Amino acid sequence: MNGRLMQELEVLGGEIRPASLKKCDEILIEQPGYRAAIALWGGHLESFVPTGQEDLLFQSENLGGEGRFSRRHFGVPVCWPWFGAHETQSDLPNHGLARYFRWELIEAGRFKNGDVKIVIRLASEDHPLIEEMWPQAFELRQVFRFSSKGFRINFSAANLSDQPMVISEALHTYFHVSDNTTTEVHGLEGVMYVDKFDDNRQTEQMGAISPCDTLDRVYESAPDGCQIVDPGLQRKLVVSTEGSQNTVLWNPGKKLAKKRTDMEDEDYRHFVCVEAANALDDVYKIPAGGIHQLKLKVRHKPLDLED
Ligand SMILES: O=P(O)(O)OC[C@H]1O[C@@H](O)[C@H](O)[C@@H](O)[C@@H]1O
Repeated sequence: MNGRLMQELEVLGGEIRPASLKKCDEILIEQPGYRAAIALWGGHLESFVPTGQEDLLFQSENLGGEGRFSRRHFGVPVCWPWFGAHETQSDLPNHGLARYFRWELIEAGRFKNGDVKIVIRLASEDHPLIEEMWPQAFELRQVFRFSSKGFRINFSAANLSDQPMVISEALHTYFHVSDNTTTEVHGLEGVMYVDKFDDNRQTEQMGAISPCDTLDRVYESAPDGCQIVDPGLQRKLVVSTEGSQNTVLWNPGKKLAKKRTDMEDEDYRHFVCVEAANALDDVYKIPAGGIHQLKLKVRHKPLDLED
């Protein structure tokens, strides 16, 4: 990292430190009211801890193994340029390539109102393997915005090739919850979903989602937000999105979690993934030279405070 960036980070009270995940650095930001960490491996926002509270994001103790496409379940993985399995090439990893490469810090500073701004980037030219996995040239950016109220991610994908690019994607947030059986997700009532754990059956959501257990659902034409209510931590996470058609809910449940070697047996009890996504029939085209944006905003509130 160059001296200017080091200085910008220092001025922010931030630091860069070596991390164990794929021996790749992470950026730490310590501010009055919160602490945040970004893993440059995969460009995951790893952790956001408001002072005096538990992390908003889940991190598995299991680092996921050493393989090139092994993955750790934590923070906010970026699934891009495909969501789920690759349509034609079964040897390519689930959920695209962006979470398997080292992103680069390109800016550290503040927004006008004092919120912290961190910008990271991944481009197709950064690694020969990326160009093998996805032949069209691109540049991805994530602009993180932090304040004591919560965090925002503005993800953008620029198509640098001369052909339209067909994309599916997600910001696959692992929200940390005290207990998945008592957690409730509100705001998706009345929305139709495809249930991947029930032969892709189309079902209408009746009431809030609870328990958040053994779920693999794609809510189609989902509203631009939902709330995660956690009675154990006495807090509510207010999630707002822009640029996504779907909300995906995922929790593997006890049986599947036990089968996985990249997850501890009890991990599923402490997270629910609520993902801002464009998947299934909502893949989209970025025109040649065009840019697409996907935005996520998360605010934490005490449970007894009404909006
Ligand atoms: O294990 P991965 O690749 O991180 O994916 C986890 C889950 O991610 C969810 O988004 C998918 O809907 C699930 O089908 C998938 O199992």
